[in-house]
Amino acid sequence: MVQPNFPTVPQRLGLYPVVDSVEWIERLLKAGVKTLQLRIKDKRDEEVESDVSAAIELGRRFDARLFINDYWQLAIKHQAYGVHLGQEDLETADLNAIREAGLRLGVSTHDDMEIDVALAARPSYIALGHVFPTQTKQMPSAPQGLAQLARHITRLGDYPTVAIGGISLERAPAVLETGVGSIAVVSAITQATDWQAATAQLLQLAGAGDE
Ligand SMILES: Cc1ncc(COP(=O)(O)OP(=O)(O)O)c(N)n1
Ligand SMILES: Cc1nc(C(=O)O)sc1CCOP(=O)(O)O
Ligand SMILES: [Mg+2]
Repeated sequence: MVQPNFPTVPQRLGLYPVVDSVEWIERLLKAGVKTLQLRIKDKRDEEVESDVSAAIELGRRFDARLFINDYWQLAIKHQAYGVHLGQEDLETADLNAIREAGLRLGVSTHDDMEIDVALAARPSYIALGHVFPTQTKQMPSAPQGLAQLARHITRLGDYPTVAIGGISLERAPAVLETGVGSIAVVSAITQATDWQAATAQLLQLAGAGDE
């Protein structure tokens, strides 16, 4: 079985909120979240650098696993715990530079072929999406559903995995039953009427990740 060729992450990353501001990062760290991602879209590096570095500093202060989406050069510069990249990003990002800087790497996948591509890069974890319909991001593919997710988890064996896409509090138990090590969520927390209660309940279900 293929092993990561990047610094490893715990096999179970637990609850993994994906948020778009330093304010959310701080709130979630204070709520006990240990794996999280700063996902700011479509801005220039100069526009996001102060937020990226502030989020990384907070992650360090709370001893958390903070991934930066897309902005891998800033993540290296400010020594993030890790970077999350999509399939297209794999074509342009300098993976050797990310590895040599000691950052973990997560890669998005949406079908078997994308899993082949991700495995060739041997990242720290593989994200599997989108499990259910999502309002958060326009997806070119159809939702994979639980059966397909379970098939991917079986294929990937011990490889650290993250499920994403349309995961609500109600759906989380069935997703976790597939054996996936982590559930990444956006709207289940950021659009919740009571985000603190939602976070506490999701943490109860998924855990904060292994040490
Ligand atoms: C945990 C996790 N999984 C998947 C994604 C999606 O990443 P990507 O394909 O790069 O798309 P954008 O998030 O950049 O729109 C993610 N961010 N996190
Ligand atoms: C950012 C993102 N990436 C996805 C993928 O499948 O790669 S799904 C997604 C959005 C997830 O948001 P929500 O939890 O609100 O559905
Ligand atoms: Mg991306």
